[in-house]
This record gives sequence, C-alpha cells and structure tokens, in this order.
Amino acid sequence: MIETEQLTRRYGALTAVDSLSIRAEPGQVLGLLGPNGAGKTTVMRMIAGFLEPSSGTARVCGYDVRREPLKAKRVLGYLPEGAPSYGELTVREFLTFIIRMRGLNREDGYRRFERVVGGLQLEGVLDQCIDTLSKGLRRRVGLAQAIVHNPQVLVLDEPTDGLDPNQKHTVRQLIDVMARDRTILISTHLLEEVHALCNRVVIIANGRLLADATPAELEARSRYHGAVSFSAPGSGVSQEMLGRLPQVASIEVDPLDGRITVFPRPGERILEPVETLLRQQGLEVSEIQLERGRLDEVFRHITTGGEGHA
Ligand SMILES: Nc1ncnc2c1ncn2[C@@H]1O[C@H](COP(=O)(O)OP(=O)(O)OP(=O)(O)O)[C@@H](O)[C@H]1O
Repeated sequence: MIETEQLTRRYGALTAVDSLSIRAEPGQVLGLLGPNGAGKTTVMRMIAGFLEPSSGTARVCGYDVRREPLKAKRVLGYLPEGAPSYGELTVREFLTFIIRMRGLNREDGYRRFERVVGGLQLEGVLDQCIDTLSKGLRRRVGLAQAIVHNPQVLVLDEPTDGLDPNQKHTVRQLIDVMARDRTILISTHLLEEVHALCNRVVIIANGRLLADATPAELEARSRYHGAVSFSAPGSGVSQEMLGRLPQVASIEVDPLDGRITVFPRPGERILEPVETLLRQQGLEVSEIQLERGRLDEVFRHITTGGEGHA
C-alpha cells in the first residue's frame, strides 16, 4: 500500500507538491498524470525516500518513509526518471550488485536474476556496459533493478518512456502480471497507457490534486461520453433528420474525414434510436460506435482550469 497525507515539497518560493493526499492499494495500478512540471517526479522521489518532504507524510506498506526508511525501502522498487546510474558496469555486474545490496541469498538471487533477465529480454546484453545500451534497453535495465527483489510496492516514473511499441507492450504485460498482488504507482504522459494499465488515476497540476477517479469515471466527464459516431460516405445522411430525434442534443461532422458524431441530451442513450433511424431510412453507414469518452479532452479540461477538485 502507498499512502501520502498532505505531502508537500517546496523549492524556495515554489511549491512543487502541495498538500497531496493519495492512496493506492494492493492490486491497484495508480496512474499519476499531470502536465510537464506538475510535480509527478517530485511526488515519486519523496515516496521512494530519495527526497525529503517539506511537510506531510508518505507511507509504504504502513512504514513511514522518514521514520522507518530502511523498512520502507525494503518493500519498495523504484524506477527513477531516465537511465540507471553506474553506467560503466555491465548489465550483469549492475544487477548482481543490486541483488547483493538488496540482501538476497545466493539461491534467491540467482532465481530472481534469471527471472527478470528473461522477463525483460536482457539475455543478449548481459555483458554490455549500461552506458553503451540504447535508450529502450537502459529503461529495461532500470526496470529490472526495480523489480529484482520482488517488492510489494512499485513506483515507476514513466516506465515505457523511450520504448518502441513492441517493448512497450512487453513492459505493460509485465506490469499487468505484477499488479495482481502488488501496489503500483506509475507516472505517464501516455493516455493509452492509462487504458492499458491503470485502474485508478490521479491528476495533478502545480503540485495539487485535481482529480482522483477510475478511468471510466473520467471518461464519463467527457462531452463525447455516450455519443454515437459513424462514417457514412455518400449515403446522404441528413443532419436535420438526426437532429429531430428527441434524445439528440447536437451533431458534428469532422471536416477532415466527414465522420458524423451525434451527441445525446443529458442522461439519454442514443445508440438504438440512431441505428433504428438509419435502418428505417435504408442508409448505409460503417464503423458505427458508441463513444466511451475521450481522456485527452478530460485531461485538458481538468488541467487547464475547466474543472475543480474531484
Ligand atoms: N531540484 C529542484 N530545484 C528547484 N525546482 C525544482 C527541482 N526539482 C523540480 N523542481 C521544480 O518542481 C516542479 C515539479 O517538477 P517535477 O519534475 O516533479 O514535475 P513532473 O510533473 O515530473 O514534470 P515532467 O512531466 O516534465 O517530468 C517544476 O516546476 C520543477 O521545475
């Protein structure tokens, strides 16, 4: 479990993290989202015990990171932003060093080494210096050191940053498997990652909490939530006809591809009436889809001041 209470960090006059209270439980992947400079890395560094809070507390599995730092660090794996230090070591030397630092016995150490090297596909670069690896490989080595002691809590700062789509997929699968019985906090700028991984999302800006909700709850705040969109090239679908449906609030046509989006009045469900109307008129449409809502729009709205604390 991860808990912060009124966690605050000031740099001179700047309050980078401002009275932040968040909580993540086992089985949860909590996504920490926010614009550049929102305070995500600062929050994670405080939870990981790498940065002193100015005030407030952070606890990992119940251990206060300031009062019981060793106990907190023992149950925590941390992937910092960027590349791992000790770039002059080979991947094998680095992971062996971390395993020794973590106090694993020979047998467990060997088992865990094999496991993470296999899981993150590092077999081919074990004897290469970290400094000479590609960005994606360095990220995977960083992730390997974060999980090698099989921690209960993981704090991962942009875990898929710099990875190609295949590697992103591999790392997301790994996080997904680990999430079953662990608590995971990840920061990301990729909203697709929120869909792929997170079952809860915290949005911050200027160090302050702006939203704490499930991805579905956030999507429900989008103006696209419940809208119906479809392509109807050359079918003569009339906006006027759709607009006469009592459940419909408005209609928009994408100027680029001509895709039609029909928006419901509050509380109305429009998929069925829209489909029925199109069928009755014998109009050909393709890719008709009920929209869940768009996280990018909600994120923009929340972080640019359109919405208050949730
Ligand atoms: N050591 C420092 N000294 C002074 N200001 C700092 C320091 N570290 C961070 N800051 C400031 O604190 C604020 C939060 O930074 P932080 O790196 O936590 O944001 P972030 O959300 O992780 O950003 P990004 O998405 O760009 O990585 C920023 O305004 C940053 O300039």
